[in-house]
Amino acid sequence: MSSDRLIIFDTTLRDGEQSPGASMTKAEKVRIAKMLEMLKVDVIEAGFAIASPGDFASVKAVAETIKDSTICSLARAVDADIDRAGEALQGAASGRIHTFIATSPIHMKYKLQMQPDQVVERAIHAVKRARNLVGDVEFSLEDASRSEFEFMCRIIEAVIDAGASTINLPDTVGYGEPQEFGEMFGRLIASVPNAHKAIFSAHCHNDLGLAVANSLSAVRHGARQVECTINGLGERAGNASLEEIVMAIRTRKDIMGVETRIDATHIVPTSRLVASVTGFPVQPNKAIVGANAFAHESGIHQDGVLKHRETYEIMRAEDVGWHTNKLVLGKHSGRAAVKARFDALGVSFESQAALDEAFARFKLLADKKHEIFDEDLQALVLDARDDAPKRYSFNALDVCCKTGLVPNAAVTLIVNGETVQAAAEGSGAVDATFKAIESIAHSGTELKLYSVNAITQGTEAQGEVTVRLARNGLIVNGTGADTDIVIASAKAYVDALNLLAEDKHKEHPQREGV
Ligand SMILES: CC(=O)SCCNC(=O)CCNC(=O)[C@H](O)C(C)(C)COP(=O)(O)OP(=O)(O)OC[C@H]1O[C@@H](n2cnc3c(N)ncnc32)[C@H](O)[C@@H]1OP(=O)(O)O
Ligand SMILES: CC(C)C(=O)C(=O)O
Ligand SMILES: [Mg+2]
Repeated sequence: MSSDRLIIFDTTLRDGEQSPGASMTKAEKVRIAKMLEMLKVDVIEAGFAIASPGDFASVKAVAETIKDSTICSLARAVDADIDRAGEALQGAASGRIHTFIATSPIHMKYKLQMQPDQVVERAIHAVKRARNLVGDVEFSLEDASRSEFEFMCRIIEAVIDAGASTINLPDTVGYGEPQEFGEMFGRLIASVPNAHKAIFSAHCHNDLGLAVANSLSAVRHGARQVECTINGLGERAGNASLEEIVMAIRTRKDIMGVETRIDATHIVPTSRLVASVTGFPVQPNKAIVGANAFAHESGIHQDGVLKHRETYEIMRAEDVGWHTNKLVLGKHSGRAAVKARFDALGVSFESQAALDEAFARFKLLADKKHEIFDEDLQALVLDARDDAPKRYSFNALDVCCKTGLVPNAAVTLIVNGETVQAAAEGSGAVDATFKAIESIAHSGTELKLYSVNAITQGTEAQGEVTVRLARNGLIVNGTGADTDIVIASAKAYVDALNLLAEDKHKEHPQREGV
C-alpha cells in the first residue's frame, strides 16, 4: 500500500469539552491550542461558536493565535450558527466551518422532526452558506453509523457538489464495530460518484471501547482524516484518543500505509496539560500516556527489556515525550533488574552470594512495600554491609497506644548474643520504646536529636530515623530505616548505642554532622 497523509483533526476543545465537567476558559483553550500546534495537529476544532459568548471568544482567540494548524468551529445546519462560526474565524490564517446534520432515521424523525428531503435541502443550504464565508467546509452526517446507506450516498453527493471538501462520518453513539464501520467507508467511497473530490473522515465515540479500532478500520478502508481528542476526552465515554491513533499508525506504518505529520514527542506534555486543565486525571494503565504505559515490574519482562528492549516494548517512551521507560522494582522483580538498579546507583557486589543476600532482603521489603525506590535499595545495602558483630541488635517490638491508656512498649534485644526483654511506659510510642531500650542498656546517654524522614514516597514509605545520643561530650548519630516508623526509631537508637560501644564517633566523624 502506498503511503498517504492522514489528517489529524483534534476536537479536544469542542467534543472533548462536551465531557461533563470539562469546560475550559478562553485562556485554557488558547494554552491547549498552542500545544496542539506544537504537536502539529492539522486541524483544531476550537469550539462551537454559537454555543455561548465565551465559546465564540475562545474560537476567535484560538483563530487569531494559531498559525500552523487550521482552526475550525462547529455549526448546526442553521444560518445563525454558520454566520457566527464565520465571524469567529475571521482572524484565522486558515479557517474551517464544520457544519452537520443528523442523517439516521431515529434522529431525523424524533430529534430534528424533519423529512429526509428537508434534511438534504438543509445540508446543501448550510454548506453553500459556509462556503460563502470560508474556503474550507466540512460536512458531518451525524449518527452516520445508524444511517441508511442509500440516503448517505445521496446527501454526500449533494454536499460535495455544494462545496464541502471533507465528509465526516461519525459513529455518534459509539455503536459501530470495526469491520462494519470500515466497510461503510469503503462502500461509500466506491459508490458516491464525486467521492474523489472530498476527503473522508472518521469521528468515533468510545461507548463500547471501540473508538480507536473503528477509526483505524476506517483508515484502512480509505478515510484520510480522523477526528480525535487528547486522552480520549469527549462526550459520554469519550472520543477516539489522538495519542493511540497516532502511535498505532506510526507503529504499524507498513500495514496502515498512511503517515501523519504529528510530532509525537509532544504527546505526553499535551496529555498532562489537558489533564490538569480539565481535572480529569489519566488512568495509570492508559495506553501511551498512562504512568504505567512504559513501566515494567515483572522480573521476566525486566530481564527481557534489559537484554533487548523490543522484547517487551513496541515503541520508545522517549518518542512520545516520556523521559525514559521505567523498570519499577517490586515484589515481581528479579535479580537482573535489581542488579541493574544497584549498578546504576554505583553499588557493586563482591560475589554472587552477596547479591543473592541483598536480593533476598529486597524481596522481604517488597512484600511490605509496593514499590522499591532507589533510597530503599541504598538503605538495604547500608544495613547489609554493616555486618560486623554488634553489642546490641534489635529483635522485636510490641507497642500499645490506645486512647485513655499510657503508651507502653515491650522490646526484645540481642545483647552480646543473649536475648533480653524489657518493657516501659512513655509519653508516646517512641518515648516508651526508647525507655524500654534504655532499661536494658543503661547507657547513661542524653537524647540530643530525634528526626524522621520519609525516604520514599507514599504512606507505605520507608521512614528513616536519626537518633543523636551524647555521653561525656561524645556524640553519635544512629540511623534506622523501616516501613514502620516506631521500629525505625528503635533501630536508630540501637544503632547509636552500638556506635558508642564501638567508639564509632571517632572512626566515623562524618556521622556526627547528621
Ligand atoms: C453529536 C454532537 O456532539 S452535536 C454537538 C453537541 N454540542 C452541543 O450541543 C453544545 C452546544 N450547544 C448549545 O449551546 C445549544 O444546544 C445551542 C446553542 C446549539 C442550541 O440551543 P437551543 O436553541 O436552545 O436549542 P436546544 O439545544 O434546546 O435544541 C437543539 C435544537 O437544534 C436542532 N438541531 C440539532 N442539531 C441540528 C443540526 N445539526 N442542524 C439543525 N438543527 C439542529 C434540534 O432539532 C433542536 O431544534 P428545536 O429547538 O427546533 O427542537
Ligand atoms: C458533531 C459531530 C461530528 C459529532 O461530534 C458526533 O456526531 O459525534
Ligand atoms: Mg462527537
